[in-house]
Amino acid sequence: MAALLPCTHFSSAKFTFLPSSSSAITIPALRPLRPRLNHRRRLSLNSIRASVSTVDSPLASSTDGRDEKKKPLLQVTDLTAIIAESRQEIIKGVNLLVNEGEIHAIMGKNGSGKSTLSKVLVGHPDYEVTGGSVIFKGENLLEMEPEERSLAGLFMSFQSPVEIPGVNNIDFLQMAYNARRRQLGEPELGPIEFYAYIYPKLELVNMKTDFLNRNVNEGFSGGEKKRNEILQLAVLGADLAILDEIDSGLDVDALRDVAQAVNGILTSKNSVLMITHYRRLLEFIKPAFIHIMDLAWNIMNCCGFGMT
Ligand SMILES: Nc1ncnc2c1ncn2[C@@H]1O[C@H](COP(=O)(O)OP(=O)(O)OP(=O)(O)O)[C@@H](O)[C@H]1O
Repeated sequence: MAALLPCTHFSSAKFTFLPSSSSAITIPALRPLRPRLNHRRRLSLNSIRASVSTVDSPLASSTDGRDEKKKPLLQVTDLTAIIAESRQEIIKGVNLLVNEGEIHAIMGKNGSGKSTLSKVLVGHPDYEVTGGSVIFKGENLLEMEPEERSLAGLFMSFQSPVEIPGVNNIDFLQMAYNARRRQLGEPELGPIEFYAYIYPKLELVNMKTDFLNRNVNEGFSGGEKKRNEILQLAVLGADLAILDEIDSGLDVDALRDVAQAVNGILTSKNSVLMITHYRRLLEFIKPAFIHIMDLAWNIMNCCGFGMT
């Protein structure tokens, strides 16, 4: 993992480690830090394990470099989960805290469990949570149905966005947006009002209006699908947006558009958890915290460091 994260563009960094259970993690040589990791033994095959401890940094504080005034948005504690069909343990002991207004990134090798963690958070039926807790905006997320999680303000952009044949993109967006408005006790928007609402969002992601009249993602190129995902995010809004490899398949202009759209919807209240393999994305959307999912000896570990 050494030099994996040369985040030189992050100035005045305060570091917080969410270290792995086992593997040695090295942070950029630029930073005069002496990690004091809380190493743990590996437990079982194909499990994700995480623990939290702080790095002995000149800048680190007792709050791991976090702003104490920020409210917790998502608090994952010792989360464990299995694959529903095979009963195989797939997530074991993940801890993660995302406060309001923070951008977090999760990086790590292929197959280390990044997407699985995010799917578990949105309530994907392929997985069953077996332990731990997830508190989202003060509520028990694990007790909510997937639709309730979405209506509560959790958004996920999938690595491979699904096509919905026969469902027109604008109808789909209007339906989803109005469902959110109903949840918030706000009046629904009719077609004309909705068009006026969505038009600037199209400009934000640099998408042509033609895409509104096509079926959701059907026949879209990889990059167009990603833009469409971010259009959904811009339309629906979210307290926490989980973006799974939104940079994959994007050329540099598309990446800039998508990143600009994500940055455009950020406020001091909402947060982003983005999964990526590439530093390029982090140059456009600058995270305060980077976590590493680490796969070693068939064990998946989660760790990370933070910067504010
Ligand atoms: N429903 C499932 N059935 C069987 N295996 C699964 C299932 N879901 C996840 N896995 C396995 O769990 C591991 C972690 O997968 P996951 O997609 O979370 O990795 P990732 O870190 O997101 O990888 P990548 O960077 O390649 O996208 C993989 O080996 C994957 O095959």
